[in-house]
Amino acid sequence: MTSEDEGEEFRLQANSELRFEVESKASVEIEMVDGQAEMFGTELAKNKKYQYLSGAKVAVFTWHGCTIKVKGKTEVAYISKETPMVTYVNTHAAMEQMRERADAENTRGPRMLVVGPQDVGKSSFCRILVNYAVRLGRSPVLADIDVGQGSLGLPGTIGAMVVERTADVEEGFQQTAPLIFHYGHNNPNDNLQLYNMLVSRMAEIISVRCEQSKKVNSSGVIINTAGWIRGAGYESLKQAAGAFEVDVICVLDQERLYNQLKGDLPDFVKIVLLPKSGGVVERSKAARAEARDGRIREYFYGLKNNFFPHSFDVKFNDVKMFKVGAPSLPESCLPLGTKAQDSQTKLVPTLPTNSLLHHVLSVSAATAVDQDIVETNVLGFLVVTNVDMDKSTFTVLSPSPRPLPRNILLVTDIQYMDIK
Ligand SMILES: Nc1ncnc2c1ncn2[C@@H]1O[C@H](COP(=O)(O)OP(=O)(O)OP(=O)(O)O)[C@@H](O)[C@H]1O
Repeated sequence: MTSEDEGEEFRLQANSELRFEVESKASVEIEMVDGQAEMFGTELAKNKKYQYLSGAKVAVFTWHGCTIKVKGKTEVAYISKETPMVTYVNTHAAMEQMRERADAENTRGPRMLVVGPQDVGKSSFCRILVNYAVRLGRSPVLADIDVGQGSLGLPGTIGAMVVERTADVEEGFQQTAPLIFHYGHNNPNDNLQLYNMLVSRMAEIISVRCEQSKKVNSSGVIINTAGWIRGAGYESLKQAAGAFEVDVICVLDQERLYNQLKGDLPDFVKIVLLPKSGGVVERSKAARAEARDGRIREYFYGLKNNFFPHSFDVKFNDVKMFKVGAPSLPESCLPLGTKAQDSQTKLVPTLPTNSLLHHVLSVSAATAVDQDIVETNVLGFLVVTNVDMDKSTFTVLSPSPRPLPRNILLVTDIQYMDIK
């Protein structure tokens, strides 16, 4: 543990990593006072102070050696010489070769799916690869189909964006106009048919985006997935690999999954098994729920409380509210010609009631109800903080002032209590 006032200096040799966790309700400041270092692929600036808040788990890696000053309460802070960074940079180099070939032949760059169990560092690995690509002047697409965390939108969504700048050392990738789809649950299994449909839709839109820009096309796509790898989870990974027409699948830390994919996927898909970093911290169910809450809070308030959300009333009559997916009925009760599956992706009009309280709502980009709302992207999110049935209004927390940008709202299962 470090003393808060003086701080502690860590001298790192080449190819080593400083790992630390910030104590609950504390913050930690780091400064690179000498040498060169990077955090998940983003270079640290010398003598710049970076701040990390409660619960953050961080790794500062150096290829050439550095000195890092750490101030504040860390739960653990240690230097490790055992890291998989050489393997990761080799993966990046192989992708870069594929990009060069794509440039020369005017074809598509590499499309990589990153898979593995929970807590093996999939998101961190994707961030490293995307950062390394951007540092070479590339503009790759980062897609996240993990509805449990929703790192590009909110939990309950899948998202993608073209990355033009390396991730901010403290706050991650800057999100300018990400493409976000509403799914509504934090587990793909809750509505697998809808989940697979949205993944395919996103892959289609990314392909169109790639066709519009030679640079994005040759830079390729990196897709982060959920740690759900058995049964239906495994099937949905294969489905995603097909939808994105991936060339490479990186399996982090699971030989069984690696062998299974090798047996099941066509030969032109290269499957690579990579080690996980010993620094990746396992998260309990409670910690995951907390991370989900933290992500929603960050959307409205910013990581450092630097956003100021608005609160206002919305009349029931001014919006059209829907849920995606109806409870399935036995086939014998369905009209002739309909399949039970169809109900899973059906848009169901919903009347506002008290049960909306604390639910996250997605604001659809659709402008009319006759559009394909289920497969239309969303513009942003609201949280219902009060429902007044007498006045037929509900109060929302919104990132922007009234009026709402659109009036078609989609209800999610995800709840957030706005306690300041
Ligand atoms: N080398 C490392 N040293 C210390 N902490 C790390 C390291 N790599 C990753 N972490 C931390 O470990 C946590 C889990 O990592 P990450 O989110 O990348 O895993 P994941 O496999 O994507 O998780 P999930 O199962 O939720 O998809 C994160 O808080 C991340 O910051």
